[in-house]
Amino acid sequence: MGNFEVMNHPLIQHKLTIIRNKDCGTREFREVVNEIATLLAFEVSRDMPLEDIDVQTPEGVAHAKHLTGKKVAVVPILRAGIGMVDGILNLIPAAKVGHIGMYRDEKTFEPHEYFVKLPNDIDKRQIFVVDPMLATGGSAIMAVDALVKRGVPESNIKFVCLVAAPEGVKALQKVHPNIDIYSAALDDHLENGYIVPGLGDAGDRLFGTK
Ligand SMILES: O=P(O)(O)OC[C@H]1O[C@H](OP(=O)(O)OP(=O)(O)O)[C@H](O)[C@@H]1O
Ligand SMILES: O=c1cc[nH]c(=O)[nH]1
Ligand SMILES: [Mg+2]
Repeated sequence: MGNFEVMNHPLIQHKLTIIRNKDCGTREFREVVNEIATLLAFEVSRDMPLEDIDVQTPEGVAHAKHLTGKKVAVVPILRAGIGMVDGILNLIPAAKVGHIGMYRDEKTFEPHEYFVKLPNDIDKRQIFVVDPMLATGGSAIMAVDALVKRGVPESNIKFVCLVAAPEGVKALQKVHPNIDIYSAALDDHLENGYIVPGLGDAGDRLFGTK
């Protein structure tokens, strides 16, 4: 069974409060989402494997460490997931980026896939699927389905979001029990498909649409 973890770092919590505020405008919202994504990337990359390496410094040889293991792919769920990509690439600049386009039906909240473009070696990468909101879980489940269908083991996938609803966490864990889920917050409940208290419509707030 994968983990579900709320990232309680004070900087993450403080910045999340900024974007929850309904008066936070598009520019600040976008900036702070990326800042939170960078902090989340720091936290979720803690278990990246290291190996020993000797490096010649100007003064001698250091018995040091460098990253080993799988290369990384960041996979945003469009649109809102795009808002987190640059923040993650700040820390993992060599990562490749795949895109999965998904929108929720306004009435039924059922997700619909409209675009998938992934690196060719996606099945060999450590994948961070990013989307600010995990509400009913439908979009996240369908995005992970799209990866698994292309040969990605669930254990290679981490789902990273800003706000999760208990309903979404439960649904995602039920269908894809082996992925790790990380969120900056676990909110109270869903109302009409929206997370309460949440932060509203993340895509609209990031891109200034309605
Ligand atoms: O857990 P769920 O119930 O599936 O809801 C979460 C999804 O809803 C939002 O996307 P939306 O459909 O609004 O598309 P957008 O990102 O293009 O605005 C959000 O960005 C997630 O992808
Ligand atoms: O609260 C929510 C739920 C789904 N998508 C959002 O952008 N916000
Ligand atoms: Mg939206």
